[in-house]
Amino acid sequence: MPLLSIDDLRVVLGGQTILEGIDLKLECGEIVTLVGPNGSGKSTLLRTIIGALTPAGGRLVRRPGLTIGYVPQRLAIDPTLPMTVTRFLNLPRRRSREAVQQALAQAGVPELGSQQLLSLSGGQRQRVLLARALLEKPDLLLLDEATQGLDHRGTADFYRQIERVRRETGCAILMVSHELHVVMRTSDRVICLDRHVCCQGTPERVLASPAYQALFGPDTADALAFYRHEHLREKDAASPALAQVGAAHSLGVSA
Ligand SMILES: Nc1ncnc2c1ncn2[C@@H]1O[C@H](COP(=O)(O)OP(=O)(O)OP(=O)(O)O)[C@@H](O)[C@H]1O
Repeated sequence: MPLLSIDDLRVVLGGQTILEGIDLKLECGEIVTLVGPNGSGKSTLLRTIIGALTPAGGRLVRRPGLTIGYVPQRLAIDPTLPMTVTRFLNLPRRRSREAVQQALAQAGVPELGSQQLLSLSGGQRQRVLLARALLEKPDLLLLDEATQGLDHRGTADFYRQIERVRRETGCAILMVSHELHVVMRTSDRVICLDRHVCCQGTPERVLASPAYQALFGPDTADALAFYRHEHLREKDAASPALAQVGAAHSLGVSA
């Protein structure tokens, strides 16, 4: 049974149809990326999956006992409220020290437990939000533009960590991203949304599809070239001399 099965989903907000005819199945351990222009309904779909919104039509079936972890775009911190990372991870309910430490390690920041939230960089904050989602031991991890505001290096590092999380925990990942050229090597499948599913498939197939190009314009060709370049570079990495040349050109995207 799939982790999640969505058929002909329709979501209406404020009297307006935001999503229509959405079909989506998620299997264990898949990484699926949702792309789409602003206002295309990506966050609405995630919010419907976690149960924060009720569909107006169609079917949404979660596998019985499914646990979902959710990583939002950013963490809003009250500057008048000092709080350590460990304390934050113990809200709203207390966790064992081992569970907190394991979640921080899985998020790639085992050293952050005693730090003040306010002292963290944007990238570190996102890792803490990832750790908080991992505390739930999710079968499915949802990320809503979790790298917004991070630079190239921070974004690439974050997605590398996501791949590690999938490898180590086996959870499926559904993530919203505007940076298809960055996430495409991480994604098994891409779904392009514009209130309905415009196209879907492997990252390369979606990037090359007319529907995607109509939405995102001519820059998509550059993204595909970038992706191919990165793949070539990975193959070159087998040769130490070529790997050094590759590293000099690296934008910090590949593993
Ligand atoms: N509570 C609401 N009531 C009415 N309309 C809403 C509500 N929430 C969202 N919308 C509308 O639904 C549409 C889709 O919003 P959503 O946030 O899902 O898009 P998105 O693809 O995630 O956009 P972005 O890339 O800008 O984050 C938008 O036009 C938005 O204005």
